[in-house]
Amino acid sequence: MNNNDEITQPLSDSPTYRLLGTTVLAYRYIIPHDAKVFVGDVVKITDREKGYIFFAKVTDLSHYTNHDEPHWDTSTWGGPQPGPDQDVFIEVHATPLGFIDDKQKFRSIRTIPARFSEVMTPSADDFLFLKEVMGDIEVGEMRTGLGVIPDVKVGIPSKVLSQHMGVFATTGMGKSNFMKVFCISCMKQRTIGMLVVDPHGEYVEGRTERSGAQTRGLTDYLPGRDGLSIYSVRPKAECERFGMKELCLEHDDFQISDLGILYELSPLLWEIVESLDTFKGSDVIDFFINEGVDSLPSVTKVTAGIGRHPEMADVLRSANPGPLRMIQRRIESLVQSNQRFLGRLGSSIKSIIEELNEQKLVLIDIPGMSERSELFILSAITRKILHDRENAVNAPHPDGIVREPSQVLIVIEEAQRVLSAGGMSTQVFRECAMEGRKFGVGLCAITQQPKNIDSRILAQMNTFVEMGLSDKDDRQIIAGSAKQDLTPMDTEVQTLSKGEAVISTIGIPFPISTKIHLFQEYLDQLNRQE
Ligand SMILES: Nc1ncnc2c1ncn2[C@@H]1O[C@H](COP(=O)(O)OP(=O)(O)OP(=O)(O)O)[C@@H](O)[C@H]1O
Repeated sequence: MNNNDEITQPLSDSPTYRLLGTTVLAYRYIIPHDAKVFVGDVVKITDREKGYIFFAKVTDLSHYTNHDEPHWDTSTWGGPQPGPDQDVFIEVHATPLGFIDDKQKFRSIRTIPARFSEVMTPSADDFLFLKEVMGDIEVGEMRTGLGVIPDVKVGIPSKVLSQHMGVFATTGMGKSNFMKVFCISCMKQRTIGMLVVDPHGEYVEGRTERSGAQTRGLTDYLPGRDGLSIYSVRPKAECERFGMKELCLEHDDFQISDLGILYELSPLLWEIVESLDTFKGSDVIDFFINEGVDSLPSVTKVTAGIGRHPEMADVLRSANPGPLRMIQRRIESLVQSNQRFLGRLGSSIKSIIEELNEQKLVLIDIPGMSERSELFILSAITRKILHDRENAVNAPHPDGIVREPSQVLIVIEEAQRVLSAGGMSTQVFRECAMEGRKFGVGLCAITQQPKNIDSRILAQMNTFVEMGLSDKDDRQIIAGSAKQDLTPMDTEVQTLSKGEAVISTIGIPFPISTKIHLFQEYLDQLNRQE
């Protein structure tokens, strides 16, 4: 028998155990075979010798015994059977969250508690330190085991959001609910500008659930209404009802390379698109819609009378008419299908950017419009935001002071559409992922399939919200890309239910298990509070 792993008798009403084998990043201790402990529980470890208090999260449980006989529990005649409360225990594995030093400062884990330090359940006061490390964009409450820790709200720090955020969840696990909670917290805090394009119209006024229940929308958060600006394609009367502005994009907001985001382009078509990428969108549209490919000298076999766009005609002189006609049809279709908001002159993008700089949530409401319209609008606005900020950073600063730009977060739903590996077609979003942080522009990529996101882009993301992914490969990709080690939490991640998440962000020193607020309840609470 090996008697090292004895259970220390409880010192108080809350059972106290003793820390046993540990490394800096992995703790273990033994509890009675019938003690109630759950994966996800947070425990407090008091190292009286150094005067430090450590916090750790239970990551796994296993059966444990002191019996040396290897088959003691399955042998019928081999020897005496142990009584259940004598030598059989539960071994608890835990991962550290951090520690409070002798000056009461919370620190990331760099040392190890003394062997046999006391392990116990923390009291409500012990969790005060957690409040100090949380960020400002509240999204839920901290989970422990089966419940939540009262009064410890989980918030994502807005200051790290220009370093991109990923929201990963299988369908039905609560992405939409999370995003709406995140949105109203952004409206409340006004510490970051946020752009959301909503092709389903559900952010404005909610939606009808499968059960028939009607959910509410962002316009129902009345005290935070100043932090919300909506641009919509809905009829005027409806726009007035919700205080929305009319969405307008002009031909110059279009760039011919947008076609690569909206359609599959063959190499021949790409060649043409690239050759025209420096021309203004209004010229490209005017040429293809009003003059047409047949006006080109190479097509009509004449050399004179090449219309209002001689330079473009010159570039296209040697292009094959077949692919050129294909490009023309694509542009005609783009102009035709987006005529509800796309016109020759008059663009909302300037005021959208101003409102983002005022740290508002800007919602582009395009119910009933296609996925192509959604991506076109998103790419046009993203490109303008990036270029404006790039110009501002590179412009001379008369007083010699370089000011940090305000932060903007651009939300991309089903992000695998534009952030998958390979291809030049989604250049503007890749540029944003790779360079955006220099200009205070972050992406919030939402996807059910993280394995289909380019690994170089995942590596740029510093905030991960993981909400229950059924696919093992997806979970492994996330664990391998997060800046904090999520592998000890794999058991917990596998057992996440609807509305639960593990949030890992460089703004908080450890990954946090979170029960995301239910939007309706959080909305009521904010409306009441304010
Ligand atoms: N934090 C939460 N607390 C309680 N219930 C939740 C929570 N989040 C989501 N749910 C419930 O789960 C259901 C699905 O949520 P939601 O629509 O947000 O999921 P989703 O991942 O966006 O699904 P889909 O991909 O189908 O749009 C909702 O009906 C909601 O009631």
